[in-house]
Parts: sequence; C-alpha cells; structure tokens
Amino acid sequence: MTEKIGLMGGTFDPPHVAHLLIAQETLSSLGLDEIWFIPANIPPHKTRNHLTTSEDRLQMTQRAVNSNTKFHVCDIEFDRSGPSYTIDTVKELKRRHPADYYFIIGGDMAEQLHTWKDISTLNTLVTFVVAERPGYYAGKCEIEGIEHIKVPQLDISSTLIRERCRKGENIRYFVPEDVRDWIRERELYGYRPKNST
Ligand SMILES: Nc1ncnc2c1ncn2[C@@H]1O[C@H](COP(=O)(O)OP(=O)(O)OP(=O)(O)O)[C@@H](O)[C@H]1O
Ligand SMILES: O=C(O)c1ccc[n+]([C@@H]2O[C@H](COP(=O)([O-])O)[C@@H](O)[C@H]2O)c1
Repeated sequence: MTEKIGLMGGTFDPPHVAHLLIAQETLSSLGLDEIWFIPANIPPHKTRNHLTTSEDRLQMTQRAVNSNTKFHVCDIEFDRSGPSYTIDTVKELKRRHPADYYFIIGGDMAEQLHTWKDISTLNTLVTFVVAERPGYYAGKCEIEGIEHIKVPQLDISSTLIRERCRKGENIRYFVPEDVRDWIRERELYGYRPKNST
C-alpha cells in the first residue's frame, strides 16, 4: 500500500507545542504513517531580518520530535540555496520517495496559500491539511480540495516564545523540555530565565 506521509514545514524558530499538536492530530485523524518536519532554510515569505541559524533550528526541531517514533526531521531544504519553496521540496521528495503526501499548515498560511509558488501544480502533488489558528480563518482559503482537521486552538507562536525569552519569562510547556534546554544552553533569543523554573 502507498505510504501516507504528513509534511510539517516551518521556520521553527523555535518549534513549539502547537506545531506538535497539529502534526499529531493530523497523523491520527487522517491515519498517516509518519510526519516529517521540514525546517525551512530560507522561509519564502518571512520578512524578519535575523533568523536563528539553520543549525540551531534543525537541532531544536530534532529535539522537539525525538520522543515520537512517528515523527522525523527532514533536512532536505538545507541542500538548496535561495528561498525554500515548497514546490521544489515536494518535487524532490516525490522523486526520492514516492508516497501520498499531506502538507500541514495553520490558518494563517491557509489565508495566503494562493500566493505560494506554483500553487496550482503543488495542489496536485500534495493534499493540504489546515488547522485553524486563533486570529485567522482558514475558510478564506481559495484553494480547492483542502482537508480541515479539528484541533483545539492554541494561541502560541514562535514570536510569543521569542518575546517571553527576551523578557526572561518562563517558556516551560510552551516548548518541549529538550528544546527549552537547548535555548537555555545557547542563550537563544536572549533567554536568561529570572527563576530556575
Ligand atoms: N498555534 C498554531 N496553530 C496552528 N498552526 C500553527 C500554530 N503555530 C504555527 N502554526 C503553523 O505551523 C507552520 C510553521 O509555523 P512557523 O514555524 O512559522 O511558526 P510560527 O509560530 O507561525 O512562527 P512566527 O511566530 O515566528 O511567525 C505554519 O503552517 C503555521 O501556520
Ligand atoms: O512555496 C512557497 O511559496 C511558500 C510560501 C510561504 C510558506 N511556505 C512554506 O510554508 C511552511 C510554513 O512557513 P512559515 O513561514 O510559517 O515557516 C514552510 O515550509 C514554508 O517553506 C512556502
């Protein structure tokens, strides 16, 4: 039988619990075999100047998924220079590893999906799966054939976590413990917690 693989693309600066939750719920509700987390080398639509290094984001993503045997990290986008367009990633994945692919996105991404590179072709190569996200409405998405999954909405973002780190606020349970350890060890986002919790 053809494998069913979920792709969870992201900047993961840092990866957080909402990423893990929507991936897990997609896996269970669509009966997928695995989820591959794909950190973007150069996220096509992010305008922020200073991303954390690819090595740190890759390491944190690895740590985020390591307790789940069905979650894996795929570093395919680090092999290419220039913006990490999903169409290029998916074409390469299909060449290397034929399977049915499901690309997971949040409601914010769904709203702008029509602007993605070669979206009409990409939409024939993967099934998009959308998880609602507070403040966005995936129903606005104009692309056809999208699956919607029901997941409790979490108003958590990497931006919020970076802000909390900068302010010395606690990020426990916003990210997996192994990710928090890495952020603390490397003092990413200026993280110096005010207390040991
Ligand atoms: N809380 C959330 N609920 C639903 N989807 C989410 C949530 N957070 C992130 N996503 C989705 O996960 C994918 C990767 O997101 P990304 O790595 O950019 O995290 P982010 O929290 O949106 O980051 P930032 O705050 O830096 O923009 C995107 O498809 C995004 O829509
Ligand atoms: O291919 C595109 O045109 C495109 C435009 C915007 C985002 N994406 C992908 O969507 C995923 C989530 O993006 P981001 O910016 O929220 O990390 C990530 O895998 C990006 O490469 C892809």
